[in-house]
Amino acid sequence: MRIGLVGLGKMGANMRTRLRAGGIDVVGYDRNPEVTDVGSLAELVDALPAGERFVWVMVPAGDITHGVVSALAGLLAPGDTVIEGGNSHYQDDARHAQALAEHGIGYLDVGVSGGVWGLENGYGLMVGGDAALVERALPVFDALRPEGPRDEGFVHAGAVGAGHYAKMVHNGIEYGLMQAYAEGFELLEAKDIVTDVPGTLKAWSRGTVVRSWLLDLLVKALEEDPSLDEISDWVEDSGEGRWTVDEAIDSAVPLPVISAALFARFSSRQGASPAMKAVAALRHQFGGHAVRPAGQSPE
Ligand SMILES: O=C(O)[C@H](O)[C@@H](O)[C@H](O)[C@H](O)COP(=O)(O)O
Repeated sequence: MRIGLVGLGKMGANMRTRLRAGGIDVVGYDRNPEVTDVGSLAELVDALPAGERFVWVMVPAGDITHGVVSALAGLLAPGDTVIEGGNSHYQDDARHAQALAEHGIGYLDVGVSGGVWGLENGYGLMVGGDAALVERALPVFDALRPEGPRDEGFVHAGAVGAGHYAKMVHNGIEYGLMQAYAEGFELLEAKDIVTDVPGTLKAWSRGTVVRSWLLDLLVKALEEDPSLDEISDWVEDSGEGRWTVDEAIDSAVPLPVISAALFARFSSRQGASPAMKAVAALRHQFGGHAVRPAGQSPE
């Protein structure tokens, strides 16, 4: 089977390698001439069999993805299919599917998990869209997913949008889990009663209730930098945590852990917190409680 792959960044380039290793013939396109197989999107489309093409889109979510999908709407033919594998908002999928359907082009949305480790371990895949199209694309999904039973690394989660919705919830869970491990790490470090914190976390990696791949990765990070002195405490977010919390509000589902984990990231970017300055000022106003001058660090 031969497919097109648009976007050969960190994720796409590794996926091309894994697909090829799995017996899928991949024609890749990227604006970066050093990694691309063809010179343009049109050349990529021409290199595939018309009417049965699959083009996997793996570019940053939002405007770049919209641009690629609409360019493909003009280049592909009826019977072809676009597979959108970026970290897109699930509501974008209906729009993409509709724009492509007007040209007789099919659409699948896929949540892809695994990061840079996916090349070696395989990618967890959550797919939304028509069952017949999913069936036709199975060889591609099988090459990308981890080895083992299909239902332990792949799901046809539902109609268009379900793949990205599932990935959004997955990422919300990811925020909460990371935050819990991180808080446990900080508490272990806070007292000198546990003298081997990295060793304690490592010991938890087998047999315990909290063993997991994220814990393994924290152990790895601490082996490289035992007190995490080399990195700052600034934590970015790419949007999926915010979307998860938005959805929770929409559906009136309480998500205290995931919301707190998202807000902890916002706090991480504040050199000083205006809200906590206000709390200190209020305590001072009503109770005459002491405040520290700006810039003074605790003893
Ligand atoms: O499952 C995955 O492989 C990860 O969830 C990945 O898709 C994630 O998007 C980014 O690596 C970080 O996302 P944040 O910037 O939101 O933390």
